[in-house]
Amino acid sequence: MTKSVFIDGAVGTTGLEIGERLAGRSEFSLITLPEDRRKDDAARAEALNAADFVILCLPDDAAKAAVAMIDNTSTRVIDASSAHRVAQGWTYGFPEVIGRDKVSQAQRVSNPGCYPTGFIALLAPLIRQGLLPSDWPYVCHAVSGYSGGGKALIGRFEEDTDVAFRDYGLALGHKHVPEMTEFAGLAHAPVFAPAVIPAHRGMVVEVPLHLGMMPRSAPTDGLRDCLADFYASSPIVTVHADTPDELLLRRSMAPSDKLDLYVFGARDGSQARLVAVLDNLGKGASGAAVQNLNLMAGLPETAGLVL
Ligand SMILES: NC(=O)C1=CN([C@@H]2O[C@H](COP(=O)(O)OP(=O)(O)OC[C@H]3O[C@@H](n4cnc5c(N)ncnc54)[C@H](OP(=O)(O)O)[C@@H]3O)[C@@H](O)[C@H]2O)C=CC1
Ligand SMILES: CC(=O)N[C@@H](CCC(=O)OP(=O)(O)O)C(=O)O
Repeated sequence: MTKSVFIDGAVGTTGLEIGERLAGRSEFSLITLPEDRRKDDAARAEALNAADFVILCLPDDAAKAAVAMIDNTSTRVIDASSAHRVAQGWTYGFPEVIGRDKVSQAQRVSNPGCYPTGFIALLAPLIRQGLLPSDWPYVCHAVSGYSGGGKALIGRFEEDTDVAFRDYGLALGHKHVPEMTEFAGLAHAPVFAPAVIPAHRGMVVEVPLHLGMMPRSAPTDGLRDCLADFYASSPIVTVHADTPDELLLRRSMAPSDKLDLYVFGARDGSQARLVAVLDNLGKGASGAAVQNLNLMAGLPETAGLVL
């Protein structure tokens, strides 16, 4: 039976890409609001309560307000914002790490942040298997395309084309740190150093490791093998056996819902670099939302994804 879906924030950066992935899918019918009513609370409340599935593509405050408008017990929610990532009663929508069954059965699913998707994908399996310590002071460097900041950051980068690199999050305490800590299974919050480059989409998330200084760790081949085993059944996550000399993000990157993981290591085993490459708007946002929607609707998880 066709399920109805309401994307609240449908004309924003994430909402538009979810709409593209759902276009032409006969399993779903979209509830849409006209431009002059898309921020009208009465119209939104009606759509939020009429839909089988709601996907929130809104700023955090608006996402919280939208959830409060749902007054029935049947509407199921996927929230792309960071409002509910570590909240009670919400399932973290990272099926490969949390479990497909948990996502399939959940009433309230919070999509992971784009950076945490790379960070957690790299660390959670290794820490669970005891190949890396949970109580290590981890660091995460990352660069993102400017669409990661939604319409506001897209506007800024398109207006000021002279910006070559934007370091930010310099006050520390980025909003992604709580979910990175919790779902990677860390005892301490990582130092998170994000940056933006003048490309529309795409991101590289990196965890450098002083393996030789850790109380316990595995050789880099062991880390790679563990990740390869963990994601062996995933049609979305690829653990690369090769170690290329460079990883490039291109301004012309096409939408992708894939997540590519690499493990690089020093010959003497003293240091390693774990690297995730993804599309912030793909597995980092819209692709993940559609994957979660598929699972919640009992459909193949990759239906409609760009792989
Ligand atoms: N961009 C990305 O790569 C990622 C984004 N996210 C998260 O997804 C959410 C959406 O982000 P993104 O699409 O980038 O943001 P955008 O700013 O591009 O889009 C947000 C949309 O929400 C609309 N909106 C704001 N307030 C309301 C309201 N009260 N009622 C109805 N609509 C409203 C905006 O309207 P208007 O058009 O008028 O401004 C806009 O269309 C955010 O929480 C973001 O943090 C998560 C992962 C990655
Ligand atoms: C480049 C850029 O600005 N990125 C955003 C994160 C994008 C994302 O993952 O969205 P959530 O806010 O829903 O977590 C930031 O750092 O705030």
